[in-house]
Amino acid sequence: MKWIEVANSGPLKGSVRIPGSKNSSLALLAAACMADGEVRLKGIPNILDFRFIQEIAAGAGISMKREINGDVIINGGTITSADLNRERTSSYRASYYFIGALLSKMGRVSIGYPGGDNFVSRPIDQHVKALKAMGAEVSFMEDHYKVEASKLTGADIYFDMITSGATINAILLAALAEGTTVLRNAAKDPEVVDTANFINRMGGKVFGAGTDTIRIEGVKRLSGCEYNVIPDRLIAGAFLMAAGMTKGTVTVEDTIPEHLGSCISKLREIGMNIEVGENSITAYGESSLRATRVRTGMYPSFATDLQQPLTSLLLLSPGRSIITERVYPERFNHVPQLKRMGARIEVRRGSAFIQGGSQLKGNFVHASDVRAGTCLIMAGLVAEGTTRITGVEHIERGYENVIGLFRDLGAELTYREGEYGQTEQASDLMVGV
Ligand SMILES: CC(=O)N[C@H]1[C@@H](OP(=O)(O)OP(=O)(O)OC[C@H]2O[C@@H](n3ccc(=O)[nH]c3=O)[C@H](O)[C@@H]2O)O[C@H](CO)[C@@H](O)[C@@H]1O
Ligand SMILES: C=C(OP(=O)(O)O)C(=O)O
Repeated sequence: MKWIEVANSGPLKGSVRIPGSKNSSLALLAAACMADGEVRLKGIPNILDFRFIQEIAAGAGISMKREINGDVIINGGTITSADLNRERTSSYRASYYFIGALLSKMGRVSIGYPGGDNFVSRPIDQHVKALKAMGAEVSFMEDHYKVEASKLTGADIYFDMITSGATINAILLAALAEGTTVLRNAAKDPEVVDTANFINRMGGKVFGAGTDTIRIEGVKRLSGCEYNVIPDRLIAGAFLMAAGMTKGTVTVEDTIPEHLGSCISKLREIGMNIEVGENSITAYGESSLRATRVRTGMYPSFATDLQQPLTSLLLLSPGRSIITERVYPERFNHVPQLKRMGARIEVRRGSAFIQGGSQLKGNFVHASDVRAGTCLIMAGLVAEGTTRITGVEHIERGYENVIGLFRDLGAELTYREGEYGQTEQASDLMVGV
């Protein structure tokens, strides 16, 4: 078994360069397969999900190679099959972008059900709604589903809730469809805008991304290009919080501060001093922290993916904080793990009630998803003794080099492999997961 060992580390200090966004990369890599020519993507992190995508692409006859300088070169013109590797497409969440990307070209796609961080049930009804509206048929089998369309036609689609995944997928579908598609109640996330910008760079016509109404004029073909993925706002936000947690000073570089508006405001509200530069943000964590109330929501509201690191931070703010999770009201798998470290948190009806101010203690804990992993690392940095975190594969879904990034700031953490604690202790960790 592999785990991460974290020691009480003192204040984090220094700068960290923020890698490319995982969530954007997953969309761009699939979208790149739509081009007839060669696409060069810059800044794609070398995370586990990238390697799954490479395998899926290889199985479909699409070449996707990483060069020594880190650029990823994709050639969708070589595609031979739309029967995608079921096991691999079920290894991460956003494999459904391959439907949006390949359906126009191939007329059919067969794919495994979405996997990844299954912290709660994550329906795909809005993806199906968009597919059907544009003329596709969807059939569900036991271990995969199949989408067929002899032709995709533009449609007027209203999303019943704001979803970044279905918004992106519908943009991909519509880019090569016949006629005009309008997406209403669309997600405004930076990753949606990044995907739209990329499609436009390939010769597509997407208008209004970043607002709640997006119009796409279908084009006949998309061509190769070079494109830079946006920086990962979720990794950046977590490092700002880690500065507050350890009473350190951390600068996140190569970031887009505007993508972190609600996060920066909240951190200031609880007493942190945050300085915003053109492409960087510095968090000063010396001041004492205040308790707060936060509600997560879709962009530009406070991100559900920053809820877990914020929970760790609020454990250090004396008084009672409340975090209400409105995107995934049951996304609290990290709470039983934090409680194993002495955290005082109760979860009731979609809210975590956090009593801050008590000393955390290192323990054996399990990361059930990438953000839970981040929050446990952060808790480990200030806990007495050693914290041992399993579920490393979940953390590696989101971070190319989590150990290196934290170590560069002075954190003491390391990978371990071998026999992990007492057997019954390891199985106890799964409680609440
Ligand atoms: C790969 C990726 O980009 N993952 C992110 C993406 O996930 P993902 O794209 O899966 O999340 P969505 O934005 O689609 O989900 C938003 C909300 O819509 C609901 N919904 C979504 C689709 C659907 O067909 N039906 C439906 O009910 C979801 O249950 C959720 O309550 O956005 C989430 C919300 O910001 C983040 O936590 C994930 O990190
Ligand atoms: C939930 C996440 O990822 P995914 O949607 O890929 O499971 C995440 O990045 O926090």
